[in-house]
Amino acid sequence: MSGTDYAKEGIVHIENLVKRYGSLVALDHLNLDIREGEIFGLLGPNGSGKTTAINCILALLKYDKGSIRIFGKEMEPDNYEAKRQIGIVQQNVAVFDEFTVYENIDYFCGLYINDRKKRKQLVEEAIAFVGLEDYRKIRPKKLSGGLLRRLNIACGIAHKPRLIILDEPTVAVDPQSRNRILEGIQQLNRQGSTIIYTSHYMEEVEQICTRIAIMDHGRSIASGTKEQLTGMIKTGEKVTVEAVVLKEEQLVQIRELSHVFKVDYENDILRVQCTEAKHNLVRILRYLEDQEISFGRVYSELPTLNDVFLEITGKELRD
Ligand SMILES: Nc1ncnc2c1ncn2[C@@H]1O[C@H](COP(=O)(O)OP(=O)(O)OP(=O)(O)O)[C@@H](O)[C@H]1O
Repeated sequence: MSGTDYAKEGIVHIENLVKRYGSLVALDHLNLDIREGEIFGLLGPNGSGKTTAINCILALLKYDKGSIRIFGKEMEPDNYEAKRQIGIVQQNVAVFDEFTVYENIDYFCGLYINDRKKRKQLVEEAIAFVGLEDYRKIRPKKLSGGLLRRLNIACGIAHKPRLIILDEPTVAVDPQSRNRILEGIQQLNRQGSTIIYTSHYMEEVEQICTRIAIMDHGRSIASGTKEQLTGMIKTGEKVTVEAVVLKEEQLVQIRELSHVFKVDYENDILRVQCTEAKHNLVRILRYLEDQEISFGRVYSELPTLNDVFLEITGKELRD
């Protein structure tokens, strides 16, 4: 095989990528390695550099330093061989107003597939895939926001590319279209496409991505599976006890219980963060019962990617 052996290094390999817009450093020595067959999530707040990274991967933007290899070869603006194997669904819907749903998908598919018979089949498959069967002859202006996003996706994936990049495809989308889009992405992946999925919605990334890089200020601050990422932080479990009235000395005693490392108490709600250990909930409830303290609803949550972001950066992932 020519070029680098991407079986070892991943089909998208980014090393020390730096991109500046004037004095603003949008990508700050970004490193990523995306393997064939993954649904790879780029999770980060607005402005963390996700779109810039995507545009660099596609050679739509020049960068200042570093390297990007796709399918084992350096990515250049004229690397058409690589570009033919990539499908992109941009953040902003980019379709032709004067074309119908069918004509739009056919146009974008036609950029890659010349054979008319094959293209017809692919367009039909894409229409069925995003559930736009009833809208074939409709122009984009008449579609709701969610349906328009589905059309945007169909245009990007109809040619069944090996690598599909979706940049925040569910922003401002109703729940029904959102679920349809997320299921569709998993189906594309099962059919053999590698997926890069950018989002600032933690829940979506947790739901569909097999591996995740968390981005902040143009860097990947942590990467791995959800389990690996949540395993990196101190928080193992968060226990919440509602409608509980506590005295200061009781809070001190709860703080001293084993495996407890953070206690918040506000508006009669007790929140206890524990390190990874068994029986945290039982330990806390036993304490309350021993002290004859009454309480309302009790629940425990496992750490989320927001907890990972919070613990590493000191701020919430959500805006
Ligand atoms: N063309 C540009 N000129 C100047 N600054 C830019 C340009 N494009 C992006 N930026 C800045 O670069 C940083 C990274 O932006 P980018 O759009 O890549 O982030 P993002 O994570 O994709 O966020 P969003 O979800 O809001 O698109 C931000 O501070 C943004 O304001």
